[in-house]
Amino acid sequence: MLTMEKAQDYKELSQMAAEKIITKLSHKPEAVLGLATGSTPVGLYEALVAAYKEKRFSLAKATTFNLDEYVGIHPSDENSYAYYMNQHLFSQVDLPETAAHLPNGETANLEAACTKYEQQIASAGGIDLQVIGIGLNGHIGFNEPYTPFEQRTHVVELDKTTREANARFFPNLEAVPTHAITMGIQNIMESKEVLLLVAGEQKAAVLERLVYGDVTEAFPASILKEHPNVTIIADQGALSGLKAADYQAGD
Ligand SMILES: N[C@@H]1[C@@H](O)[C@H](O)[C@@H](COP(=O)(O)O)O[C@@H]1O
Repeated sequence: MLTMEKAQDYKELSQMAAEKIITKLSHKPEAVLGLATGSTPVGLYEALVAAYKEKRFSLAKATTFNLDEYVGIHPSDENSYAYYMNQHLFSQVDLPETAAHLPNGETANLEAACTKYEQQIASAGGIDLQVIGIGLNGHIGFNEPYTPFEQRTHVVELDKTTREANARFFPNLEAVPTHAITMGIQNIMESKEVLLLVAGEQKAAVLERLVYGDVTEAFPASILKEHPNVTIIADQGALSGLKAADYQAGD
């Protein structure tokens, strides 16, 4: 089931998302959080860091698992998702280093890295709250269209469109990795709660398809309709393709 919460703008969306995480941690300080990268959650991490400085929460007992990581990029490379997470969140809060997990895309044995990630998630007890964004082709994590819904952590070849969309972070398109490790759709579906953030007019058509379209592997995010606890926080731009009656007003 999809619950929609409306934000006026990106700033409010980010703050609303941060409040969800802070509330989760206040009920369960040892929560297992699933985290995402991309442009959309940058504001969420900023809001979390600000709230952390006000001592509103602690991650000392929490564990985190990121959705995905590029293959062949070292964690110290500024385009790796490990670097992104350190820069935007981990280096500024009290999450123990050993409690932060990302798939290891810099190893000769990528299959073993996927298996290890699965084991780590399982031994942490599964993910309580998974934050996700959505790609322009409906991908979640790096699960591109036609990824089987039952897929778990695996290596993917990135869509040309995804590489183009992410080229803005790299010197040129050729520098964008061709492969990534991503949690599978099954992992996302197994998380107890999902928080999907959708910002900006460029995502309006994707959100429209998610809300009104069928559940199909051609549009990976569509499976979220079968998850029992999904909250979508979307700003006005992203909501511009929906009928007002299809979402409730935020506070
Ligand atoms: N792997 C990430 C996804 O996890 C993210 O949701 C998507 C959208 O990113 P953005 O938020 O920058 O639009 O991009 C990348 O491909």
